[in-house]
Amino acid sequence: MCTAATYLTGDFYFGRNLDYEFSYGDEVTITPRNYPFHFRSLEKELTAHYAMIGMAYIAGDYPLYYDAVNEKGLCIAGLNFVGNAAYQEPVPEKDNVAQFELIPWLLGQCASVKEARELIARMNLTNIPFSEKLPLAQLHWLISDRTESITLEAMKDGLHVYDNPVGVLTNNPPFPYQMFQLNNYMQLSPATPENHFSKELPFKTYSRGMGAIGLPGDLSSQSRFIRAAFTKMNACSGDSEEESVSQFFHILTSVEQQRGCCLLENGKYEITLYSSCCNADKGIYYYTTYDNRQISAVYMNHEDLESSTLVRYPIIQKASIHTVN
Ligand SMILES: C[C@H](CCC(=O)NCCS(=O)(=O)O)[C@H]1CC[C@H]2[C@@H]3CC[C@@H]4C[C@H](O)CC[C@]4(C)[C@H]3C[C@H](O)[C@]12C
Repeated sequence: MCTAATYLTGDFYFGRNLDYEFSYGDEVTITPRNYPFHFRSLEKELTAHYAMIGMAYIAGDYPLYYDAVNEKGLCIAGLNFVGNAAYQEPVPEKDNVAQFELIPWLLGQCASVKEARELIARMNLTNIPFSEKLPLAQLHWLISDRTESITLEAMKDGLHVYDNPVGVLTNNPPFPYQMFQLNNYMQLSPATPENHFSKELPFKTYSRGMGAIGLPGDLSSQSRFIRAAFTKMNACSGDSEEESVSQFFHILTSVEQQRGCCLLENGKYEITLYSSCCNADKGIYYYTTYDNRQISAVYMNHEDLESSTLVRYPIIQKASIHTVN
């Protein structure tokens, strides 16, 4: 399971929890403007494009991004959509983009969600795997900038683009069902509840936090969607970088997976391998990992963005404890 979310203070923040039972060997990866992107079924090459930073597995010299932001502040995260994602054979009349090429294709060329919508309208998302060892991943995507978010889902009946007014995405079921379920929670509130049950009963608000009783606490995708939506829609903080990043990680923590609570059929546990928070305006990629809860930061703008070679920073997994005495 995974959860992605957006958050706006003075700057725009975008990030995700990556929940899984093993890591591919993730690296914070900066693709500078002149790294050449060749596409499997397209004549067009992107030899000059927007620079981007995000989490990727690098296969050979190719950045397979899970989530990333470009220098214009456009952000994308891919999340599992197993059993529902369906990709097509290439067709002559469209831009054929392989599933693993989606993030470079959009972030390389688009400065906003509006521009991404235009490319998506001409796009066919194809079923060409990266390699035999790295077969197709069944994903859907949250695509955001500081003004709007959309959800992109490729299903048997074609590509769907949904407005995403919450700025949150998890996994199954398809996005319209996730959104519909929110209707059942409109009574939740951060404020102390009032008695609408019966005037004849002497109810007591005996604890703080009772306004959100009924918020689902489990780790299912639907429940994480509702919990992350409630937390994000009510979240507030100061505008400073420290306050914004701190608050963003607290939003993600509301849906994190602790080892032991989600047992898989292979006997392993799904955990939150990493949580990320990107300052999309400044191109800063912050992350924590399951065992390293100190925030690490990689600045895209500290690198030579005119270069043509990937810049890679393997994730720092080891905890570092600030010893005080
Ligand atoms: C496992 C992750 C999703 C975690 C998640 O959502 N867990 C919910 C489980 S559940 O749905 O709730 O049961 C996803 C998210 C992004 C993916 C990579 C995208 C690039 C590349 C695409 C290639 O084609 C295959 C290899 C590749 C490196 C992918 C590996 C893997 O697939 C990644 C990491």
